[in-house]
Amino acid sequence: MNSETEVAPAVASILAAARERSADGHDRVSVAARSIPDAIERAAADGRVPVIAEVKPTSPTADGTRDDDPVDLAEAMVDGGAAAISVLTEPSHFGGSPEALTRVREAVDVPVLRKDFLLREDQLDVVEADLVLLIARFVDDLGGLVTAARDRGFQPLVEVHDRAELETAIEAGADVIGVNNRDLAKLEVDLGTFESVSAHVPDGVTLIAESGISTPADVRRMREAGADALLVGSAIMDHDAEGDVTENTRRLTRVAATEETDTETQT
Ligand SMILES: O=C(O)c1ccccc1NCC(=O)[C@H](O)[C@H](O)COP(=O)(O)O
Repeated sequence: MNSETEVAPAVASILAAARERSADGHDRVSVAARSIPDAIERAAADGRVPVIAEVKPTSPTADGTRDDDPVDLAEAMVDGGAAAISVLTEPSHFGGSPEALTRVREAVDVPVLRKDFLLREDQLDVVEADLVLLIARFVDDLGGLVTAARDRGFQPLVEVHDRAELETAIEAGADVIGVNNRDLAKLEVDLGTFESVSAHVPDGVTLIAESGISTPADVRRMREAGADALLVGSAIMDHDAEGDVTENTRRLTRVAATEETDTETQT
């Protein structure tokens, strides 16, 4: 793992907490996962932009906290056309929990991603999910953790931020890759990150653009750069205004390929 001097203080704190979290007392998970490529295909066939909408109560960069029931939020996101749901399970910096994920997965029929900072194999056994996030930068033995996740039935979503991490992800056997536009060293977001990495992703990989996507123009930009799906948290959660989550999701799932034919304002 890279030195914590190369990450923002909030991320160093997240990692320190993650290192302390153990899965003692949990049995080994075995999950029959809902397929993310199938969910993406279903959304596209239905004319929706494939969006993985994130239940993210708060975060180090959020302007507040939403205390809504995670199940209500997830159902509202699916009503807005979300192809899949991401649920934060990190408790101390994002207000998430494994229990929230379990309740959400029971309530919706789309794939559910466990969004956390997983560093070790035992941490995979905390809760069932369809996908688990593995952040290439923070995992020492990425190939080992990808295999351990698959052995349990999870689909690993490997997150990268640059071309070197993309190579590491490919060598580790990743076939679902997310490019995070948020730089975890500065917590700044730049959609150009996805554009600079996506051109180098091999065919056959399910490619997800993560973070900083908030407008129809952002959606179009990421799709034009090759994103099969978009992971969106803050713009849907709308932490400060606590806006309508269904409408916030619909605004992004209804974006057409060209501005002229946009259906985003239709209900
Ligand atoms: O979102 C944060 O503030 C954050 C801070 C430190 C580490 C990670 C962080 N976010 C994790 C994520 O990857 C996002 O929740 C996800 O990609 C959605 O991003 P956004 O749409 O920008 O909320």
